[in-house]
Amino acid sequence: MADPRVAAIPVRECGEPLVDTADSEHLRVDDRMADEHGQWRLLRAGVVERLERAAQLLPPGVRLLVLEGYRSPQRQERGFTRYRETLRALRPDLDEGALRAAASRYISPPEVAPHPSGAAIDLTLCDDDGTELDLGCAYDATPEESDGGCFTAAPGLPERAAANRRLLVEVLTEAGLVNYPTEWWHWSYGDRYWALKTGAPAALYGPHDLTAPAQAAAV
Ligand SMILES: C[C@@H](N)C(=O)N[C@H](C)C(=O)O
Ligand SMILES: [Zn+2]
Repeated sequence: MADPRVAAIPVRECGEPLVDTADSEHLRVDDRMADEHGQWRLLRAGVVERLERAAQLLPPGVRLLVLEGYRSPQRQERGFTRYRETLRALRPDLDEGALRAAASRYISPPEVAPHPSGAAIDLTLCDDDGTELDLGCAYDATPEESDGGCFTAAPGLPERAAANRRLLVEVLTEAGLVNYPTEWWHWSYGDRYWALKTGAPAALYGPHDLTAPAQAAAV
């Protein structure tokens, strides 16, 4: 996400609303990333449509579990700064540019981050009871914590976890989302990274600050 080609993609905001994933009969929503205003459940309507399509491609008894959609710009900034400073302590040899690039393997620099646009979704698979399937490492484990197991194409996963990842990749790709390859759980549609990967001339969704009164009213 720190690749200058991502920041170079223009955004042509299409004005599509943010909608609540909890209103979808095809999606399950988990509240571990909840914020006080319920904003973590929000996503652009076009992203939800594609997730619903993906959910319907899953075999019976397997569901998509929404973990985090919209993230406020302030939350993104705090998370990025915290992780960058953690890395700085671990890797005093890295200069500012290298630190930014290393941090962006786990969390996007605020100026290009897709979660504040409602374009990105962190999600996993679960069964009908909401019990999570084994995807090979914990959701949101950093590269350091998971020893690289968070990379979507990580080698050496147990067969069950590898099969679950393949299933996740298959249905979400078929539905038109793109994965950020350092995190098996992070997918997006309509953001700059999606445009870079698909060759679209511009991103469709720009950031929203829902703490600003005019935008909060529009949701
Ligand atoms: C922090 C992690 N859950 C995540 O969402 N990372 C991506 C790359 C992001 O911040 O956009
Ligand atoms: Zn994410």
